[in-house]
Amino acid sequence: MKVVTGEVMQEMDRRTIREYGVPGLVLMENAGRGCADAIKATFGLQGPGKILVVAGKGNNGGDGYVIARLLREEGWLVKTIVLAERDEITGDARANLDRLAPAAVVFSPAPSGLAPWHTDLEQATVVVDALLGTGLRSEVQGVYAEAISLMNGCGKPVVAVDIPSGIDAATGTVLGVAVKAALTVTFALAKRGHVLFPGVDHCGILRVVDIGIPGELAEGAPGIEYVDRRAARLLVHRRERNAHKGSFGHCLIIAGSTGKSGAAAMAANSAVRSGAGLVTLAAPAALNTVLEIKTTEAMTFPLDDGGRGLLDETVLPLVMQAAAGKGSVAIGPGLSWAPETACLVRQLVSEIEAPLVVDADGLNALSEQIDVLKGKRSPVVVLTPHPGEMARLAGLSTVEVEANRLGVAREFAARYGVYLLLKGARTVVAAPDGRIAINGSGNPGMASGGMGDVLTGVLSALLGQGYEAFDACCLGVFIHGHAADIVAAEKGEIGMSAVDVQEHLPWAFNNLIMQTGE
Ligand SMILES: NC(=O)C1=CN([C@@H]2O[C@H](COP(=O)(O)OP(=O)(O)OC[C@H]3O[C@@H](n4cnc5c(N)ncnc54)[C@H](O)[C@@H]3O)[C@@H](O)[C@H]2O)[C@@H](O)CC1
Ligand SMILES: [K+]
Repeated sequence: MKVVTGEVMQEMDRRTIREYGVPGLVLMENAGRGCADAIKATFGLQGPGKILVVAGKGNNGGDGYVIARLLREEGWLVKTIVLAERDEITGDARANLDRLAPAAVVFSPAPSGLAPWHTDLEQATVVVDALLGTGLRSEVQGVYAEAISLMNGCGKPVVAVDIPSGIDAATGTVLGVAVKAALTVTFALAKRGHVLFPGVDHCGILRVVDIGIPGELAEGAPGIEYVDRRAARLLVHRRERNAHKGSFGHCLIIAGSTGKSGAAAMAANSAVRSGAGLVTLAAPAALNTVLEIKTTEAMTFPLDDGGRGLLDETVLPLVMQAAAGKGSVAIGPGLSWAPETACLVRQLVSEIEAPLVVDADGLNALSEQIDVLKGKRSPVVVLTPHPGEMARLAGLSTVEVEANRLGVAREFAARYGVYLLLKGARTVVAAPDGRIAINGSGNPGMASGGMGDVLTGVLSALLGQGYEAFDACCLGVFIHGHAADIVAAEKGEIGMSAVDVQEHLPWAFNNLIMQTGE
């Protein structure tokens, strides 16, 4: 599903009016009708109820007046509170305001705002938030802020028109205070603020309704991909009936050090569970016995470590030989921060030609000499930092990374020519050519050790199977989160382990393949 900014949506509205001759009033009518239909379908199953529309002075309020008129025609008891003077309402919004019965509209500008109408709030079946939409430009204060707090505290379901008032449509951030909606009805395309945290938590159920924006305009609009089930499903390769293990790639995973054999095993086992034809796990020889036990399908490749349980540059020729001709190579899970291991990682990243995934300690090695990335030979290098690792890679603070996740990921991917997965709630995927996606799967049960090692295994398996790099990244993060969602549905989020997620990867793929509709 494509998601856009508020500005892009407003430009689409303008072009629909200017270039396609669709009057703004028609768009507003369609928007209001879409909301009214969604309200009836969700809250009107017992027949018409009582509705309170809280409107601001712009076109978001205009949609609210259309909702008020249409639901009144259907027998609902409707009251509209406008937090402005009548003269402040202009254009299409004014035309729709003037169509409402005067007795059903109250103007309550500053300083009183919504406060005198708290009894109406408490008696409503549904409250409609038509205060602020894509026109929100600054922190919400004064009567608008008070009105939002009153709506949130009234105990009645709130339906947000377009976007919950107070949520920035471009970033999902709360500008001061924001409506907590039970249902959000938006128009033509979802906005970034609907899918990014914390905005996503304010939307409740999200419905996208058609308001008559021409398809070619929506398709051509600049936006980013939100990877939901439907989008992920389209990415899964179906298997040929005459396939053999050579059809699905051979992954080499370079991982592990004393105390971190689990990371290496999970990366290798997750590659197996994600459809890799063959997996070889190259790890310090001191760990070989334990890794032979922790992995079954994967082959181990013990590298001489002088009994120290960590790798250094002396193994470079052997690893390069092993990497030759592989479908993909992954470097990092559990490798340790040791300086000699970091040197090995940097040489491998420079010299390996196969599609490469670098994670965990591999990323820490890179952040010490980031320009290594500029000399890389592989055309596909995927980095999978969490915000702390991203901060070290980009020379920023974690707060700066979190405040601008999309921008930081996009800029880094373009500058170093890499595919970047910035992990966290709503992982961001950025390609070197500027493509960007946001992952829609996953849950807080994933906030535990080892989840990143599983993701590394998934990504190396997909790259090894020949998926195009951006597709591999988008599908990989979705499947990883989707497997965790399956675990959460079975046993909850608390106590979910990375191995639980690893073991549910086949179900995650299968769910997508078997899914119908949506
Ligand atoms: N033709 C169109 O442009 C269409 C617009 N539609 C609706 O119109 C909305 C956008 O309308 P507008 O651009 O009029 O803007 P809004 O109605 O979102 O905002 C109202 C006004 O609030 C002011 N404002 C901005 N930040 C504020 C703050 N922090 N506190 C108080 N006031 C603030 C702005 O000056 C803005 O004009 C969309 O979200 C959608 O609901 C739909 O009717 C579809 C068609
Ligand atoms: K709104």
